Amino acid sequence: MSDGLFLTLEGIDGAGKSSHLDAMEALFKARGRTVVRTREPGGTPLAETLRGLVLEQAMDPLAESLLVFAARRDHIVQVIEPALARGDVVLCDRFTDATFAYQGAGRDFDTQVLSTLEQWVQGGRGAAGLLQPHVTLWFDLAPEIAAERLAGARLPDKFESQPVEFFRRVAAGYAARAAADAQRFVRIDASQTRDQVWQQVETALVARGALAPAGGAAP
Ligand SMILES: Nc1ncnc2c1ncn2[C@@H]1O[C@H](COP(=O)(O)OP(=O)(O)O)[C@@H](O)[C@H]1O
Ligand SMILES: Cc1cn([C@H]2C[C@H](O)[C@@H](COP(=O)(O)OP(=O)(O)O)O2)c(=O)[nH]c1=O
Repeated sequence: MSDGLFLTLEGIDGAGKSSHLDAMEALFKARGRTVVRTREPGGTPLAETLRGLVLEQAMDPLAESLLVFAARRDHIVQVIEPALARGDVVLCDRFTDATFAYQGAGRDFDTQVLSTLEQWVQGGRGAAGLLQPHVTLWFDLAPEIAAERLAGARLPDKFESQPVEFFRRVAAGYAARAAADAQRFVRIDASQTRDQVWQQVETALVARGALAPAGGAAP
């Protein structure tokens, strides 16, 4: 395997993660890395079509989970694995942690089923095991503050229209996922100013060795 780096950003809607994507991309590019910037659900034509369905249509949580994992499978096969094999940095706005947080905790769907889907979709890599991000930046913010930030910022989609109780469950889902994989997750205190949040992001990337040149320290 190459020195590809798989980096994901997670957090409830309005936590502020997208606000730092441009700067993160620039940071890696300044170090000579090729960056593939992508998102979930999405990242391929098929997955973007599925994203439209998931964000616009009402459906039961199993159907929703199957669609996000179908989108993920296409994204992994078409984009993520080839990019990592080339040694690129994959900068991905959300991945499977969002499924455990939104469908699992938020919609109270069976996490055993989600774990099975995770094995199917991210497995099959022999000794390499499950495909998982090397580093996940978790933007942690109280749902009330996120709602204030989102009010008026953009037209709410299906999830963004959910009540604050939904986002409390989603936030708890992220906390549980982070506690179960403390090596991969970095908690970012997203309640701070934009500049302070950026400082935390940069510090976390340095601490995890993510800014080392390709061929240097392993992430
Ligand atoms: N640290 C911050 N303090 C105050 N407002 C912020 C901060 N970071 C982002 N915002 C604003 O909050 C809203 C949601 O940010 P965004 O990056 O789109 O969140 P997300 O991608 O996590 O949903 C935007 O209007 C953005 O300008
Ligand atoms: C990846 C993923 C996202 N989602 C939800 C979380 C978000 O509300 C939404 C899309 O995420 P996002 O791209 O953050 O939305 P926006 O472009 O509005 O910032 O999809 C799930 O419910 N399950 C998933 O597996």
